[in-house]
Amino acid sequence: MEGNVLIVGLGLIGGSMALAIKKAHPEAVIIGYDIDERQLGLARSLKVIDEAAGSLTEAYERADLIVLAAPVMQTEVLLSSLPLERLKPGVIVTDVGSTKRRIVERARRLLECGVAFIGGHPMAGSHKSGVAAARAHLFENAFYILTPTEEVAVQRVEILKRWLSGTKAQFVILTPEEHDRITGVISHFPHLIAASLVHQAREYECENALVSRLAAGGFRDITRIASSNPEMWRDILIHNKQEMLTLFDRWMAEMEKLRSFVEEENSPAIYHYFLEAKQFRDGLPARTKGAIPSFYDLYVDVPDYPGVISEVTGYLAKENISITNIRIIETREEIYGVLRLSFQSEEDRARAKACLAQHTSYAAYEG
Ligand SMILES: NC(=O)c1ccc[n+]([C@@H]2O[C@H](COP(=O)([O-])OP(=O)(O)OC[C@H]3O[C@@H](n4cnc5c(N)ncnc54)[C@H](O)[C@@H]3O)[C@@H](O)[C@H]2O)c1
Ligand SMILES: O=C(O)C(=O)C[C@]1(C(=O)O)C=C[C@@H](O)C=C1
Repeated sequence: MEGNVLIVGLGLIGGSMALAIKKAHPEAVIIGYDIDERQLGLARSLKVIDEAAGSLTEAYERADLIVLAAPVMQTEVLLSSLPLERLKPGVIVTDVGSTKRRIVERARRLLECGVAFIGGHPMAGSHKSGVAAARAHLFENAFYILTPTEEVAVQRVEILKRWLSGTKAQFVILTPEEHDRITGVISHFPHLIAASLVHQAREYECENALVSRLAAGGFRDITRIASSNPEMWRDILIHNKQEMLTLFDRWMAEMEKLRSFVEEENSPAIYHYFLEAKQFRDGLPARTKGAIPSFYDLYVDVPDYPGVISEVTGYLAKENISITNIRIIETREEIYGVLRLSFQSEEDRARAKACLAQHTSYAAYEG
């Protein structure tokens, strides 16, 4: 498609949207704006955008598609200050915010003036922020939630989907309320739990400095998202306050129940609690990105000497097996460390396992 696409907020998500849109529509002009001059400059140097907006008002006037990609409180401010009378006829305005109810409410003034606003939320991301972390394929296979209201013609939603086709995401239509309820359970509340577990460990650290050194794979896995941008998450929790309060109550009741199982040493109840959780977790769809990203991981026990990583990756490269992620998990104070290699498919992981078995004596197991 041809036209001018304006991305406001050039961080992880805005940058990734810019790259995905450009990939599918190379003839479109991607104009970027960010209040942070460094992000804007970086976006231009990294060729994430074609042009940096000189003035936001002028960029709004030129745009055929406007994507608001700032933290959700800022998105509200941006929606309130959009110069509606100066926008192009037919422009589509969307956002990528993690909450939808308050944003769609704030967009009422656009809808009342006949400007098509379609709320959006690509359900993939990372704990990293900033344009340097942006990737064109970030949203591949992820769910992309759209929350159009009845004022918006179906054709406009189809045009937006065409603009966003480069994300290779799977679109799902929800109401803003449904959206906030679901993401509250599977994204917002878990985030809060992750942060609280880190606080708990930090308090224990005061008693014994070994706590953080011994914090192993399980703790790191469950708390990874606590390394995310605090501004973004502050805004999300405030926006989704009502759902959070309900979830707090339910979570505390759940903890009370679990606490009593442990206090009473109720073995069958504890066993079933874990079993039911495992069965539900194992049954989650594994091949799509989303709240629980699917990775085909291979854990390799490797001796701790310089060059071991390049040795392992070298064997895989020779057989053209691409790795999507690599991480050294330092969980033990022994000679061996664990290398976690992630692959795009089960087939790649199986080939990698066979390749390492052929060339090395390192134990490799699937995760
Ligand atoms: N990170 C994720 O995993 C994720 C996933 C899906 C959706 N989201 C949503 O995407 C949005 C952006 O998140 P991100 O992870 O890209 O954050 P980020 O911190 O990487 O980027 C946000 C950018 O917005 C800029 N910004 C802030 N206020 C602005 C304003 N008023 N005008 C212009 N630019 C402004 C910041 O300078 C920053 O560069 C948020 O609303 C978030 O809820 C995040
Ligand atoms: O994978 C992560 O790091 C994320 O936190 C991504 C995640 C999520 O909770 O799944 C975070 C917020 C977004 O709104 C969508 C995706």
